[in-house]
Amino acid sequence: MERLPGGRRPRLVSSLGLGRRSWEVTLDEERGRLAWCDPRPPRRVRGNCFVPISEIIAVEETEFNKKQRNIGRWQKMAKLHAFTVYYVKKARNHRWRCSDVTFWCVEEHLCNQWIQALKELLEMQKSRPKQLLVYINPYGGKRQGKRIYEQKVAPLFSLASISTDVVITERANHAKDNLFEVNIYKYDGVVCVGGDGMFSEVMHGLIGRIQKDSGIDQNNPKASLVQCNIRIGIIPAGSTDCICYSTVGISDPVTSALHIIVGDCQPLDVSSVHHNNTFLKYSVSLLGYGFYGDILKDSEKKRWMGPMRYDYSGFKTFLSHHYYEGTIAYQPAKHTHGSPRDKESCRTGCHICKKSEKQLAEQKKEHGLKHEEGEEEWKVIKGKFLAINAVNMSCACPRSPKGLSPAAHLADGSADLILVRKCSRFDFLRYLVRHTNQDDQFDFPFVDVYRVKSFQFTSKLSEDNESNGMDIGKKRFGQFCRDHPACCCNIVNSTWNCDGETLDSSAIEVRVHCQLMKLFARGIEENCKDEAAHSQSSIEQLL
Ligand SMILES: Nc1ncnc2c1ncn2[C@@H]1O[C@H](COP(=O)(O)OP(=O)(O)OP(=O)(O)O)[C@@H](O)[C@H]1O
Ligand SMILES: CCCCCCCCCCCCC/C=C/[C@@H](O)[C@H](CO)NC(C)=O
Ligand SMILES: [Ca+2]
Repeated sequence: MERLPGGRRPRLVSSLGLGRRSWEVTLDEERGRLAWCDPRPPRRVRGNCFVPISEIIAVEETEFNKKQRNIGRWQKMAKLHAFTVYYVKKARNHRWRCSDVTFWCVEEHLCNQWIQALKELLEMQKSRPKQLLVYINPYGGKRQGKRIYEQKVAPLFSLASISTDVVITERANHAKDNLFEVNIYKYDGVVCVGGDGMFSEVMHGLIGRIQKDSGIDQNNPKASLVQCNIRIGIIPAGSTDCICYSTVGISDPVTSALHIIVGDCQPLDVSSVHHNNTFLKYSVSLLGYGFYGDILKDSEKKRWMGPMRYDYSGFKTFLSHHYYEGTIAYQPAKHTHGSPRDKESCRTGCHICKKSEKQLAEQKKEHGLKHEEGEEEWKVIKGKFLAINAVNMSCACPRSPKGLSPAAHLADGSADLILVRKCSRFDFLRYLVRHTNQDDQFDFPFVDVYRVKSFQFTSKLSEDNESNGMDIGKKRFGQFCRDHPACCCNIVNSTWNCDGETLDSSAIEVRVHCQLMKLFARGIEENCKDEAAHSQSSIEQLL
């Protein structure tokens, strides 16, 4: 066997046919890649290509005639044997596609040797799922979930030899309830086909089930929750698909299916939301009061409009320009080095998230499952707010490609708390527009942002009611401030938007649980077009 530079030993090196030409193909186990190079490339064409083994989807023996490629005299001289390697091809804007390359040779034994060697290496990719539980919401987004799964995702899972149990949901909370009944431990992951709301349902089912099986009381806001190691895959088919976009960089079903197949793993922070020692919900993306809560409440009545409902309700809510009075108390996240004003964003292999992972492991070693209540001080802010947004991740989505907090981290154990104080409609519009361009949306005197590990909110209305014991029902009679009818001061509460679901209570207590769950994703990759992809386009010129 030939040696590679540095004396390294490859697993296999052969001269194999690719199209009309003979290529040197190397299975380089040490570098973890399959490479093929044209020993005599035509001028101006690069003759080197490689695919990381971790991004090979499948290998299959190929009936050569099926490919019907004219390879000249070879075809007439002998029966040819061929195999096809299916692999991830990285296109622009974080989009992944399944591409393939077929190699041929005259010796059957050599062809089998290659197939076996590649299959053995694929078997060694231990993080890849073999069995998945899939929930499809047929009514999410544009109601395309079932079609998207059947046409775009199922064929890829089958190519990658992944077996699936598929449940098409029949009602809201079907998936969540089901996760408390089935044997979840026989699956390597759970896939949800739908939007952020569907993801939230599956996440609640999984986290809730794990806590139940571990004897943890979710109603205790101080409980140390047990990490959920069963990964969730999101096939985006919703209206906003913010969680998918913020963790993959694009909302595209095929890309997400490929991230699941290659067994990617992205830990995710989860916030628990409580009211009076009662568990309300978990949140991974946006917890929004005021602007985003009001949009959601209005848009729920217009579900029939599909994704357009958010634009309609967004415009209406913007015009209403309501602000809400309340008090926020928060504990700054001192354990992490990042700041919401950083210019660098969280990307694949993020060092800030890695550091938090290390801290978490050390903490677990020292205290086991016991939660150590932080002694850190609480800071208190009272005011009139147009929006209070707490985000565990950037909340990037097609509407706002950099998100509500562009430098927020997926897995650092903190959330960014954004307070937008009462300001003019014009200033609020300027603030919103900055979500869609490169300007800094925090660079306004009426916007403050803090990186926090927990916070509490009480509206002025509940404070007043608590202090003078007044009946809330009576207060709700007057919808707007009677003293100043035109001042937009709303004496009713807003609603919390928790990952696209409304919460019943305005007074809440929120705690970030570092890396409580995991996704089949790898975070957003740095925007460089992969070398392999470049080379591949050269090959296509040759074939
Ligand atoms: N069969 C069903 N019938 C009615 N509602 C369902 C069904 N299956 C799931 N749901 C509920 O529909 C809600 C919304 O679904 P989903 O998140 O998939 O779409 P969306 O709201 O259009 O997208 P996004 O959340 O991204 O804005 C979820 O909260 C889920 O609980
Ligand atoms: C005049 C231009 C205004 C542009 C305003 C753009 C701001 C868009 C920001 C959208 C952020 C969405 C955050 C995601 C929230 C999801 O959890 C939730 C459920 O899918 N979606 C919504 C819309 O609440
Ligand atoms: Ca975070």
